[in-house]
Amino acid sequence: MLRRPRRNRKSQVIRQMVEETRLSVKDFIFPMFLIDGINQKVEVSSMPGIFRYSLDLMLKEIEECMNLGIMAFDIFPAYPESKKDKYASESYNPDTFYLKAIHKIKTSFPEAVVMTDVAMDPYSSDGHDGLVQDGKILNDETLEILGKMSLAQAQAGADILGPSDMMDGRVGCIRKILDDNGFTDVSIMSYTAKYASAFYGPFRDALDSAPKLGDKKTYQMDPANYYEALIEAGLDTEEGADFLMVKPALAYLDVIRLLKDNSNLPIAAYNVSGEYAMIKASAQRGWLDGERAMMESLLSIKRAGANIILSYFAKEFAHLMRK
Ligand SMILES: NCc1[nH]cc(CCC(=O)O)c1CC(=O)O
Ligand SMILES: [Mg+2]
Repeated sequence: MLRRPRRNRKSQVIRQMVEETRLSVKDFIFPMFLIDGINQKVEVSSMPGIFRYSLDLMLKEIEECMNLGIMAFDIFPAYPESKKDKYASESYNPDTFYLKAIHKIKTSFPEAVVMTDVAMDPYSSDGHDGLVQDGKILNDETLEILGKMSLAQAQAGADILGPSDMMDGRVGCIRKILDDNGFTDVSIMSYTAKYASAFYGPFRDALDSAPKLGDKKTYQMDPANYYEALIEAGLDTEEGADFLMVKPALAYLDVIRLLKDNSNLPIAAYNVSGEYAMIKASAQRGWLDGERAMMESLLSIKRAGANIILSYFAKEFAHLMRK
């Protein structure tokens, strides 16, 4: 045998020399759940190790993460039912706690990158990402609300807006509102190929944001579809997105690769709540080695072509890197 691939696997040092994919803390955006109040830290029952924080404790958590090298955070607020309405008005109320929190985070840590989510669901009494009328999710009427929400988030100091709603035309609409108001430097990371997935379950527990009626299949993509992601990617690119995202990540590695090979924009992948919960739950039962399963799945996301990974594992990964 002239060729023996095992030669390049014979020691740890050689294996590292030929390693094709390498993860770094700089690849990550850490999604965090924010609640109102002070001195609050409440674990999400379906996401062991992940908490909802009040702002004071979130600032400490962010500082800890930054000391580990994580510099980017995606902030998701949880609102009580009493603050929700049909129009998600709280999302652009200038006095609301999440906008004040974004401002405080940015002023406390100017070098951190703060991302926000643009979609109606955490603020909507219907629990949908868009405006509901007669059981339908209205597209163009939703855009108006998303525009107000985006402007409010930019005014609060967000660096990157993440439209996660899957309404058609929202990237262009948000870009125009930002530009018209002087926020030409605020970026858009579009949830380009966001699938109607069962893997968002724990996130909806964290925010109490599950849809009250029906599902999200008329706006999120069908898991059966692959080429359709290219249509979405083409539109988001034309409309001015700075990053394209695929979500979830693990069941859609092929779609990550597809977008990577067909776009010059940076590709992000969202390693979602259910993907986190699956590994945590089986590790807790001793059914698999949680640390190794985490590393392997994060690596697979990067190997598939993701430049950026949004993951609840970000801090744990950073801790491991320190060791
Ligand atoms: N539009 C809101 C939103 N933004 C991110 C997630 C899911 C994130 C996760 O599961 O970790 C969702 C939930 C949904 O669309 O139902
Ligand atoms: Mg789209």
